[in-house]
Amino acid sequence: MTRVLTPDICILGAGSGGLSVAAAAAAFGVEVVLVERDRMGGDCLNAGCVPSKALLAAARQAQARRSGVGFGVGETEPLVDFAAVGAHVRSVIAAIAPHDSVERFEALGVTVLKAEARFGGPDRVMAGDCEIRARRFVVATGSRPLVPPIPGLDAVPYLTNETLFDLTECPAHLLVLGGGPIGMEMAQAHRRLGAQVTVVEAHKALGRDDPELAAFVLDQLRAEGVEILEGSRVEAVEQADEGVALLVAGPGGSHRRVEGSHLLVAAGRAPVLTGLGLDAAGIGYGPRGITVDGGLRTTNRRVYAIGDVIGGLQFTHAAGYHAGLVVRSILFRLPAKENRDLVPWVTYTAPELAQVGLSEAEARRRFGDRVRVLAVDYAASDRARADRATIGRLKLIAGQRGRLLGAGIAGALAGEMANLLSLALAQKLDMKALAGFVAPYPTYGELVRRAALSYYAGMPANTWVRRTIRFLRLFG
Ligand SMILES: Cc1cc2nc3c(=O)[nH]c(=O)nc-3n(C[C@H](O)[C@H](O)[C@H](O)COP(=O)(O)OP(=O)(O)OC[C@H]3O[C@@H](n4cnc5c(N)ncnc54)[C@H](O)[C@@H]3O)c2cc1C
Ligand SMILES: NC(=O)c1ccc[n+]([C@@H]2O[C@H](COP(=O)([O-])OP(=O)(O)OC[C@H]3O[C@@H](n4cnc5c(N)ncnc54)[C@H](O)[C@@H]3O)[C@@H](O)[C@H]2O)c1
Repeated sequence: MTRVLTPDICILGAGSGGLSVAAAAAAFGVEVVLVERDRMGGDCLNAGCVPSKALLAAARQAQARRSGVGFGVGETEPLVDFAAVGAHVRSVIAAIAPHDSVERFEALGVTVLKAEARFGGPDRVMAGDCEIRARRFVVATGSRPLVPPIPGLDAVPYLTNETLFDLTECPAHLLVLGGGPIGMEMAQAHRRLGAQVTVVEAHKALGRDDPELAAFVLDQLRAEGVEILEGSRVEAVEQADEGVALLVAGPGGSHRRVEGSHLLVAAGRAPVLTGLGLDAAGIGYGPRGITVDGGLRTTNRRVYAIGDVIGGLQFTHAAGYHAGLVVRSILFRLPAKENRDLVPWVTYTAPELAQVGLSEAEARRRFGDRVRVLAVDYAASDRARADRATIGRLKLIAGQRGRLLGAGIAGALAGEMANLLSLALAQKLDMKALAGFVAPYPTYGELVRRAALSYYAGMPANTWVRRTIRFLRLFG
């Protein structure tokens, strides 16, 4: 028999976005039903951010063994036990899992249904033996790996982020199809853990980032032995004696065959829409995802969509940001408007690559000559010198009257510095504020102050400033 539930909010998907809406709404005593068909925590916890960052951390340990000589510490080739690395990755997931668990959410007062959800009409969702008639619905069904229709690909075994972390042996030669953040993070992790790695990228690797800053990362990966083929499109895939072969159309009409033992497909993401009954609910969508307005409402006014399924910026913190906007709109009827410029991103290679607000290119496109770029190299940081981590650059993008428009960083702990700059951007701070705080010495964060100070580089030589100083001297 069908059970009818009538909560205030019904959420489809318990990943980063869905869980954030559920926790926030439940905290205000609102009745919530959360439907999840698979693992609580979604992609981020089980097959995305968490396992990839845990693997990168293991790879960092391995690399540290190889790079001690400058510090006077002997170098050695690390003994990597790949199965034990896998156990480390699983233990990190297990340590975080209780935070996303059914038990925790039920304790918060949320009704969790482990079932496949689908709209049965504009005002109801079916899940297992339940029909949920909620006042508002939030679709947070996320994304899955996009597997391009390349001839031969479906006839060979290949990995995606959903299977990569289950490997128990290090691939002898990992081929990576796609040089985006997944491809480059996993390329470096596997290289450092002992694999030979070749990345094949149709356009520019890390193509969504500032090319000047991305170059620091690509140079480092190449120096570590990762082969990166840019301007190289995989046109066909076939079985090879030792694994898989990619047939690649390269620059200038060249063609080559690249063989490896394993293939990782990291060619982007596709929204999870199938079987959701979106047509029955009058919810519009396209190939990139569910269509939403600035307030994240779908074409059905009762229904919001957030996170990867809307096909915008696909990050855990973007899904969390969406969740905050939707809760504000549903609970308090306050206007909520997504501002994508406020969503930073970080690629966790070494060096890290971070982007906050507008890139230099985007700022110049919007504001032309009124933009000033204030760049400072990591070599200027005493902390970077001490750590022998001098590869990198920080760029502040300043608009009229020194207002912070954006920042890009390639270098050690770039993601941590992105926090400070993200706050500065959200608070509409200017170069005066960024030059005027006291930064602890020696930290990488001092680079932010240093770049901001360079906005005033002409001031000491300014005639009026000098005259003022001379005038004030007259008073004793
Ligand atoms: C390898 C990798 C590394 C990443 N690293 C980072 C990173 O370092 N930092 C970062 O910010 N982002 C990272 N991301 C992106 C991040 O994982 C996603 O942006 C985030 O998980 C999106 O959250 P979401 O809630 O939209 O979707 P998801 O987390 O995918 O959750 C969707 C949930 O909906 C469920 N679902 C789907 N359909 C139904 C249905 N019909 N009924 C019930 N349940 C359903 C799914 O089972 C899933 O649990 C990474 C992604 C990958 C793949
Ligand atoms: N640190 C992070 O925050 C992080 C890490 C990993 C993933 N993510 C999220 O996951 C999303 C997906 O990452 P991704 O790296 O899979 O996607 P992506 O879209 O960023 O990159 C895919 C790349 O594959 C290339 N490609 C596609 N078809 C090809 C072909 N036939 N031959 C050669 N190259 C081809 C594309 O040109 C593109 O550069 C990211 O956009 C990001 O939102 C975030």
